[in-house]
Amino acid sequence: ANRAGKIIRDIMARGDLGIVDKGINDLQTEADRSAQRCIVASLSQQYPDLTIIGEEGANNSEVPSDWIVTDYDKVVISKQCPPEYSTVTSEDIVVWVDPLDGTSEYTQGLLEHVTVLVGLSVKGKAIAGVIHQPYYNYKSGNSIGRTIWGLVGMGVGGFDPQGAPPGKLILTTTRSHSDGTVQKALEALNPDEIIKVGGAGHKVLLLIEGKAHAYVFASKGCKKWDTCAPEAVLVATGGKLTDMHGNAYNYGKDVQHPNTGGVFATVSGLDHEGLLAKIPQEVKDKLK
Ligand SMILES: Nc1ncnc2c1ncn2[C@@H]1O[C@H](COP(=O)(O)O)[C@@H](O)[C@H]1OP(=O)(O)O
Ligand SMILES: [Mg+2]
Ligand SMILES: [Mg+2]
Ligand SMILES: [Mg+2]
Repeated sequence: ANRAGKIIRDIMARGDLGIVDKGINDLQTEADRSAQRCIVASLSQQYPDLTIIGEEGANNSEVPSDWIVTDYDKVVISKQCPPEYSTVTSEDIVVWVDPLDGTSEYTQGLLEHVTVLVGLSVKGKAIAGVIHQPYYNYKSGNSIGRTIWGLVGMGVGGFDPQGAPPGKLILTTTRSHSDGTVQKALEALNPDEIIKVGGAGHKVLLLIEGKAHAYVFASKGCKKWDTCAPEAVLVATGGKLTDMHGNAYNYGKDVQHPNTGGVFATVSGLDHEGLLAKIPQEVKDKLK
């Protein structure tokens, strides 16, 4: 994820983004394509049997040798693996790769919204995730970028977990993929504040750093690679991520990619089900 983040910065610095639209308001750039090739090639080299599903599809062309990363993070690797994962086999695992989350914001120069997401599911459950933020601190000139990780049952690292302010409700949601249904869901919760930012990774960072209480997106626009890593990191902090009906997503290899039930995520200690109960039925009916 760190190497992919460097690729993302280098392509922006060169200035030729190579933008194509994959659908409606669904951009892809050279940075999305290259970052994915870096991550997939690096993982495949070490784990040839691993199932990896990336947003930008398969590409078997050879990657530059300096894009292949095979070293480990010393802090994470020094920790004890929770016993419940000791019998996991490679058939149980799916890695979901969003090489660049927040592409729309990337093309608009809102660079701190961009993240690189690598999520890992075991038997369909999101259990581990990395959220790399390649432009963290880029305005202050200090060391640029940071990498957040979480493993359910072990913990989190790379950031300072914070609780959200008590006694009020701050929501975070999309800034580039809104519609009437998205809006209705937000209004029904009667929040004190709504923070509109790009990226699923970025919004979950707002939750785990105590800047918002809930991430609400009553839309089918997010896919499994958008939510797998953020969900795992959030759950490792005690939070929860479901669809707008309160159902958990399955991240097994044969599932459909779109999160057709929308995204509803809350920080630790919030009444997830109680808030969901306030969402109007007409909103829920649009997300089947
Ligand atoms: N309608 C959509 N079409 C394509 N991608 C979407 C759509 N809605 C959301 N996404 C993906 O989910 C992320 C979070 O949504 P938002 O930023 O609107 O809150 C987006 O950055 C985008 O991921 P990506 O940038 O990786 O393509
Ligand atoms: Mg995309
Ligand atoms: Mg994404
Ligand atoms: Mg993406």
